[in-house]
This record gives sequence, C-alpha cells and structure tokens, in this order.
Amino acid sequence: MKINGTHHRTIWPDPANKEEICILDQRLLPHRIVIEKLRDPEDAITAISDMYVRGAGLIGATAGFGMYLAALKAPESGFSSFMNQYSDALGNSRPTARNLKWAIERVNREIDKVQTVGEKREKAFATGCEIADEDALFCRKIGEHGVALIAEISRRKNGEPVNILTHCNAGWLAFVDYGSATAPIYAARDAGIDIHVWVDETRPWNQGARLTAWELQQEGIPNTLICDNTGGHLMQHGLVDMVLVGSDRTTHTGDVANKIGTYLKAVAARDNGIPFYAALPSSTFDWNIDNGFDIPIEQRSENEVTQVMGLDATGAMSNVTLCAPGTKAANYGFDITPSRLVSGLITERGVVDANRDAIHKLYPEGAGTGKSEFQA
Ligand SMILES: CSC[C@H]1O[C@H](OP(=O)(O)O)[C@H](O)[C@@H]1O
Repeated sequence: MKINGTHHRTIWPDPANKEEICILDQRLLPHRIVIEKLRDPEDAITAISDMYVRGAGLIGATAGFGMYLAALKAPESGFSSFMNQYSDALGNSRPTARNLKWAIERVNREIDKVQTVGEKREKAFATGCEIADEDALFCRKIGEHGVALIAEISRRKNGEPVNILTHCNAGWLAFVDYGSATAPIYAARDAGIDIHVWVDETRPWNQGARLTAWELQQEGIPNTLICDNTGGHLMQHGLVDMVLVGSDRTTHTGDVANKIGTYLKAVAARDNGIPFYAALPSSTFDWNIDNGFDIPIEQRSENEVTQVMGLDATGAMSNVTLCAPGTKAANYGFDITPSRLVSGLITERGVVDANRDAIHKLYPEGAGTGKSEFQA
C-alpha cells in the first residue's frame, strides 16, 4: 500500500538483482523508512527472529524467499541435506505464525517436483514469488468479502461512521500488501463508507502505535490511537461497532491465536454484544491442531517490556528504559481466543463461522495441504 503516495509492498526481489530480496525494516517505522536486502539464507532467519519483518503473511513470504536464498547457497552435492537443515533453522525462527512452516513446506514440496539443482533454484524463486503474489491477492479478497460486514453496520447507522477497533498490526505491513484485518477497512474506504478505527497501541512492541496508526494515516483512514486497556471502556459506551483483528494461526476448529491482548478484547466484545471478527488467509489455518491452547505461544525478551524505542527530542532514534534496574518482566507474544468468542472468520473465500464443520466446508481440501490445493 502507500507510503507518501507511492505504492509499496513489504517484500520484493531486487529488480536489478533477483538474488537479493528487499524488505522494509519495520523496527524503525514510522520514523525511518529503511530498505534492507536479504542476500544470504541467514539474513532471512535474522529478519524474522529480530522482527525486521513481522506479521503472519509477511513472515511466510520472507520464509519463501529465504528458502530460495538457501537454494542458491546449497551445494550441488548435499543440496537436500543443506535444505533440510535450513528448513529446520528457518522454521524455528518464530514459533506461533503458521505461515512460516506453511511456506517452508510449500517450497520444499515444489522443489521436490524438479530434478536438477538449477531447476530447484528456479522453482524456489518462482514459489517465493507465488507465495508473495498469492498473499497480496488473498488479502485483497479478504477485503472484498469483509466489506459487506462493515456496510451492514453503516446501513444500520444511517451512514454515520462505523467505529472499528483493531489490535496490533494486521495491516499491509503484516503481509505483502493490503493486510488481513485492514483489507475490509480499505475496501470500505474505497466503497465510500464512513469509518473510523480505534487503534490499540499494542504493547510491548507497539505495532499499533508505530505501524497501524501510521499505515492508516498514509491511507487517509481516520483513526485514533488508544492504550490497550481503553477498548473495554469504549465498548461499554457504545463507541465500538466491530472488533476486527488478524491471526497468526487459527485452528481448523476456529480457535484464533493472535497478538497478546486479543482475547481480552474478545471477552469485552462479547460482554457488550459487539461482533468480533478475525481476518486471515488460508495459509494461516492449522489443519492439525484441534485445540487452540496447543498452539505454541512465543515468549520474547524481557527488554521489549522494560525498554521502548522511539524518536527523542533531537530527532534521533533512541531506546529508553521504563523500569528500575532489575525489574523482572514476562513477555508473552500471543494469546488464544476460543472459537466461542469469535463471530466469524473473514477469509479469501468468504466469511465463515468459527467451527470445524463450516471451515472444512469452505476448505474441503482440509488437513495437510498447501496452496497447490487451495485455489482462490
Ligand atoms: C495476522 S498477521 C499480523 C499479526 O502478527 C502480529 O504479531 P507480530 O507482529 O508479533 O508478528 C500480530 O499478532 C498481528 O495480528
């Protein structure tokens, strides 16, 4: 989507050298727009683990291109063992988003279909590009399906602005383009529907404050940044019409793993009779886990809680410590919203109830399959 009026994706092969993969380094946004180049397979692992890139869809796309960079480096003799070792290392770079291993499995499946190392390298590149293009397409389709939910609320409000609360960043910065939770928002804007977004700051990494507020501003979407604890109050006072979030992994039974704090928003939404939707492409479904509480929950550095990065008075990027030395912190990255609290899932194939029967009806291919079985 747009940065200063110009269209961007979050990841793309360098037009001048396809053996280099460009990414927006999101650690410095919104204050610094820095493009980094991934040249080695290790670069992709670092980009994911250190959150240069983040968000389920973008993690998956980075993994896809990471597998390509590995194929370029893999020796002719020992290609497969090199790729297997890299698949494991890349797959362990972050534990929660399903898209990561989904992308790795898909590239490995595709390169197994061709024989020579040269063909495998070309196939890995083509699959990396396909994953990225599909991510953007599926997110746009999520918007096409989700906009109807917003339009219905707008009709009920006689055109008054629809107030949507979102948590973390499930915007185009979390995918290749369009985003998941933001796609219906962008589609509503394009349809001329008046909307306003309450943006949870989303401690501790502040994806909402740093990324969502900025990307919505760049797209001309009215939005208000709020502290994470404000949403319940707004809901109690009729100031939220819909909660719309993303997902890092959703079980085929409808349990949603998303950024820490999402569950609390779902509880408050249910208590106030407000619809709570999760938006996700099919690459985020986990066909093998029945119970969301079996999804691995990432725990990150305490420093992300006790310290914060921002722009200081001199305009320099600065990291400051909030707490007394020796303060102990816990940093759980995600939580689980049980399907019973989810009004529906917005996918590239349509809006579906958050239950096994409905999800399997929409995706009859079911468990253990990847894009080659999922046609948009
Ligand atoms: C649906 S992708 C965006 C998703 O990813 C975020 O986590 P992180 O920024 O740590 O990768 C958050 O859970 C968003 O909802």
